[in-house]
Amino acid sequence: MNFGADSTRRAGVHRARLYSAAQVRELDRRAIEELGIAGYVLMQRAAGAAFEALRMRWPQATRIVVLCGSGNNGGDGYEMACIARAAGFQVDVARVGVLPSSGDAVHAHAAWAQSGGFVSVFDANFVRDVLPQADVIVDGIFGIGLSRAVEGVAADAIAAINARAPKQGALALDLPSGLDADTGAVLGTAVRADISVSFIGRKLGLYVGSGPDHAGRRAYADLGVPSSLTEASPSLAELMCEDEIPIALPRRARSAHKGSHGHVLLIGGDVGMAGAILLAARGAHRSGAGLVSVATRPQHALALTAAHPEAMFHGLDNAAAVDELIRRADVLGLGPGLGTGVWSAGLFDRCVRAGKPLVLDADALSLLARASATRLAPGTVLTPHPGEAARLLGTDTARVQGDRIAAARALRARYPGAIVVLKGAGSIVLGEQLAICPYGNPGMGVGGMGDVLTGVICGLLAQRLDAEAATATGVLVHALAGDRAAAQDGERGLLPSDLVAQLQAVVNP
Ligand SMILES: NC(=O)C1=CN([C@@H]2O[C@H](COP(=O)(O)OP(=O)(O)OC[C@H]3O[C@@H](n4cnc5c(N)ncnc54)[C@H](O)[C@@H]3O)[C@@H](O)[C@H]2O)[C@H](O)CC1
Ligand SMILES: [K+]
Repeated sequence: MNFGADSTRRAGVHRARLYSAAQVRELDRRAIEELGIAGYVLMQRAAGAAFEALRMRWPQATRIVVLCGSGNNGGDGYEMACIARAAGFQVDVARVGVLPSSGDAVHAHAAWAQSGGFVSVFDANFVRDVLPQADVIVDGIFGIGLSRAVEGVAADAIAAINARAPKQGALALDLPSGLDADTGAVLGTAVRADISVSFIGRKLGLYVGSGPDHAGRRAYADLGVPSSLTEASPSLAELMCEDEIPIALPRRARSAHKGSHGHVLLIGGDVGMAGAILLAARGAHRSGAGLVSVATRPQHALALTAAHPEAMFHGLDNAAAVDELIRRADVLGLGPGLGTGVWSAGLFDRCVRAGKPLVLDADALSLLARASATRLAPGTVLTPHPGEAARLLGTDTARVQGDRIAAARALRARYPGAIVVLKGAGSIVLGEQLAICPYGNPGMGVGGMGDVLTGVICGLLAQRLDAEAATATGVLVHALAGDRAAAQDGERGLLPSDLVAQLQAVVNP
C-alpha cells in the first residue's frame, strides 16, 4: 500500500496532513476532473488497498463479511468483495439500507452481481447465521458522507460489528461508520474497528475526539493521487511524527557546559502540593535543561532538595521574593501545585509581567481564567486539559471535547499569539501550525503527568527552541515517553515517575 506524500515539509521532516471531509471531497473532485482519474478507478484502488491491509493484518483469514451502505463507502465494500472473492475468499455481502442508486457505487454493486455475488439484507437472521462465520467483518456502511446521528438498521449493524467475537476482526473502510470525519465525534454510535484504512487524505476525525478509540490502527492509501495535488490543497492539521525529535534536538557541542542549556525557574507547590512542582522539575531536567530552580513554599524546600538534589529549591514567604529568581532565569514555568490563594496570585502577576518565555499550567490557568483582562505575551504556552480549557472559555468540558480543534482555536483567539496545547487523546498543539500528536495512551490519565509535561516544555524552551517548536516537541516527547513506559509494564498503574524515567532515551534518539 502506498503511503502517500500528503505531508508538509517542516524543518526537513515529513508531517502527514489531516483533512476534513469537505477537503477530501475536493481532492477527489480534482483527481477526477484535473488528473482524469475516474471515480470508479479510485473506488477500485480503495478496495484494493483495503484488501491488502486486510491480508497483512489477518494473514490467516479466508472468509469475510462485507456490510455495505447505500453510498460510495458501500461501493468500496462491493468492490472489495469482488477482489476478495477473486482471491479465493469466501465472501458474504449484506446491504445495510438500500442498494446504491447513483454514483460509482452502482458500478461496484453491478460488478459484484455480475461476478455471481449475492447481496443479503442485513437483519437478525444474517446476524445469527452468517456474521459469526466471518474471520473479518468489513465496515462499508458510512464514510465521509455521514451527515446525521446513526439510527435504525445502520445502528443495528454497528452494534453487531462491535459485538463480534474476540477472534473476529473488523476493518473500517475510510472511517469507522458513525464517526464524524472532521471532529472525531461519535454520531449516535460508531464502529470500534481493529484497523481503519483512510483513502486519498487522512481524516482529522481519526486522530481527535473519539477517533483514537474507534479507529484502531490507522492505515492510509493515497490511491495514486499525486503529492503535487495533495501538497497544493488545503488541509486542517498536521500529524506529528517521531522523526521530528532528532531534528528539533540536535547533538550537543562537545564544548557545551551547564550554562549552554538554559535555566528554568518552576514556580508552584503551595502548602501540601509539593509533589507537582517536583515532577515538573524532573521533567525539565530530563528534557535537557542545564539549570533548574524551583520557587515554592518554605516548608517544602528541604524535602524537595532531598528528593531531587539536582535542582535548586527556594522557599518563598511572599511573592515579591520571586523577582530576583525570575531575573536569573531564562524560562518560567508556573502552575504545578500553585494553588489560587494570595501567595499564588502574587506569583502569577509577577510571572505574567516578567516578559520571559512562560508556560502556564494547572492552577495558573485557573488564575488566568479569573483574571479576565490579562494580556499574555506572544509565545506564552498554555497547557490546559479539557476541563481547564472549558473554564478558560466559559463553557463546559463536553463542548470542548465535542470539537477539540474549535476549542483550541477559540483559546488562541482569546489569547492572541499564545501557543495552545489541548491535552487528551490526540493532543492538539496550535500555534502558527495546527499539529496533532498521535502518540500517548490512557495510562497517562493520571495526576502528575501534566506537571511533567510543563517541565519538559520549559526544558526545551531553555534549550532555545522557539515557543511553538518547544511545545510541539515537548508534547511529542512526553507522549512517546508515556508509550515507552506503558510498553514496559502496561497502562494501568503507570506513574508520572515511570514516564520521567523514559524521557532521557526519547530526547536522545
Ligand atoms: N470518488 C470518490 O468520491 C470516492 C469516494 N470513496 C468512498 O466514498 C465515501 C463517501 O461516499 P458518499 O456516497 O459521499 O457517502 P457515504 O457512503 O459515506 O454515506 C452513504 C450515504 O448515507 C447517507 N447518510 C448519511 N448519514 C446517514 C445516517 N446517519 N443514516 C442513514 N443514512 C445516512 C447519505 O445520504 C450518504 O450519501 C468515502 O468515505 C469513501 O469510502 C472512495 O473510497 C474513493 C473515491
Ligand atoms: K466505513
